[in-house]
Amino acid sequence: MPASTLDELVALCKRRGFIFQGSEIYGGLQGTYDYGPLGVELKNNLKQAWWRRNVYERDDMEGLDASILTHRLVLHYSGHEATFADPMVDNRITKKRYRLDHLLKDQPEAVLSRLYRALEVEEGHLHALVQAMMAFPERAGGAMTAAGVLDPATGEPGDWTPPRYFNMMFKTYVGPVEEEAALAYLRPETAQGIFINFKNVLDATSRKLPFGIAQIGKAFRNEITPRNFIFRVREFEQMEIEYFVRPGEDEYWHRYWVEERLKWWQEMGLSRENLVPYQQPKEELAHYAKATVDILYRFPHGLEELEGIANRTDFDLGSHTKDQDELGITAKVLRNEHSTARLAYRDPDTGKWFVPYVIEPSAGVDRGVLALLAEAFTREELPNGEERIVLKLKPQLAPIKAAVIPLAKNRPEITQYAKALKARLQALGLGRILYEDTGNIGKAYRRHDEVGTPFAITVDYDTIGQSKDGTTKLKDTVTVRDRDTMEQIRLHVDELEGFLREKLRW
Ligand SMILES: Nc1ncnc2c1ncn2[C@@H]1O[C@H](COP(=O)(O)OP(=O)(O)OP(=O)(O)O)[C@@H](O)[C@H]1O
Repeated sequence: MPASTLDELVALCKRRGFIFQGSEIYGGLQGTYDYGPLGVELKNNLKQAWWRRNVYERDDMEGLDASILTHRLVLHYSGHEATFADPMVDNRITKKRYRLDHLLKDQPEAVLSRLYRALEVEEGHLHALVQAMMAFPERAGGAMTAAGVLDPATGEPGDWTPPRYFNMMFKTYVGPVEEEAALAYLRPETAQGIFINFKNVLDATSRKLPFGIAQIGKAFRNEITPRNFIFRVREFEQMEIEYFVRPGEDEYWHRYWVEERLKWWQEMGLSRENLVPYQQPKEELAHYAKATVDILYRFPHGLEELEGIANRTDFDLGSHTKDQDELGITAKVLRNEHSTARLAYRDPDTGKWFVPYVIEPSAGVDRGVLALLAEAFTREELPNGEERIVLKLKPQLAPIKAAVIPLAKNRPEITQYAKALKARLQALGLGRILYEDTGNIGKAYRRHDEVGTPFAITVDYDTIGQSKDGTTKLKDTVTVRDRDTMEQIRLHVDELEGFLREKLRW
């Protein structure tokens, strides 16, 4: 029986050290979680599996690790300042705060006209006016005061601050002075770091289309209502690919990546019945997307997005490139007045420049971990009527690959043998091997079932050549217990390397 409720998983995660509430001892910081000794292993294993598949096993992918602190212009031209946000403005006199577009909508026409002129925006285009004001907030604040924008609370003209966004992006200040010019963001997605490095990567690697850039890293969103454990949090990790293709080939590659990603999640152990591809209808699409397929997973709290695979057209590179007018960009992008790089591709045959289209498979690491835990959690009734909880994670993903257990803790020959064996197996580089000498053997098995350790290796009297029958024929053999079947086999210690390598191979 899989986990039926999130509470069951939350309890297991806390009890066994997978995941804890962030800042817990001070009452917790909402929307943050800390990965404990086992959680960090599981999460790393998932990320490594993704990296191996998408970077190492392919010949058309490069990796990247861009910075989390991001220049505000990156997120300006990406559209995040405008679309991840509500623009806000304060009246210094009344201390009232307003959403800028709502405030302007209700102003007398004469006031609005003055503003349009001040910001050099064509009359009647309120959206463009707001965007222009947000692009030049210092100028906009002054212009609002000069134009006599009224405060609805008093009906009197206000003394307006520069407008600013209040949105899901976390702001910070880079350098010692907290001023507008020093403002930067914690990235709300890893993707932008890839787009702005497109030319760097292309120049450094001489890639030909199609090719991709892959990145794993933290992203931050000031979610208004974080909930459902690690499903919706304010600090999370993403595994993102931006796959660059020729316009016209985008639909093929979009379908290709949906299939690839579905297959990969199944390889990670998620069952096909719990994975539902969902084609977003036109009205749900983000403004930059031509098509998006979400991979939904049947989480304990409901069917929700695990990964999104979007056809983002030439919006992203087109937004961040210089020379926009020369590149025949099809997406609607902001006029870029700051970029110093041509984020385009020169066709090796025709010599013509164009902006590649982008297919983006974007998956949440934390949502992945939650899905793996939910899928693996199993409550089993044993033949003797007892119940056990077992985490049936794929051995490759399990936080601990094998536990080496001395049968008797008070026999130095046995404990020393077990410690040496642990060190020998650890040196194979297969992941974490644990020397386990807490509790009796039954408790050790139970604990390792619950945290998903696929193999329990026990060093006993036979191992050290002290068999009950007085012979030494079982010397240097150990028992290996399988987590799922609970069956035990006896292997010579020299066979363990081959055994583990085989079982932990992808
Ligand atoms: N607040 C969050 N907490 C955890 N993971 C997240 C969060 N927001 C996004 N993700 C992950 O990043 C992936 C890509 O981000 P994207 O912007 O497409 O999400 P989204 O469509 O905004 O998600 P949602 O609609 O659930 O808020 C998502 O599929 C998800 O796995």
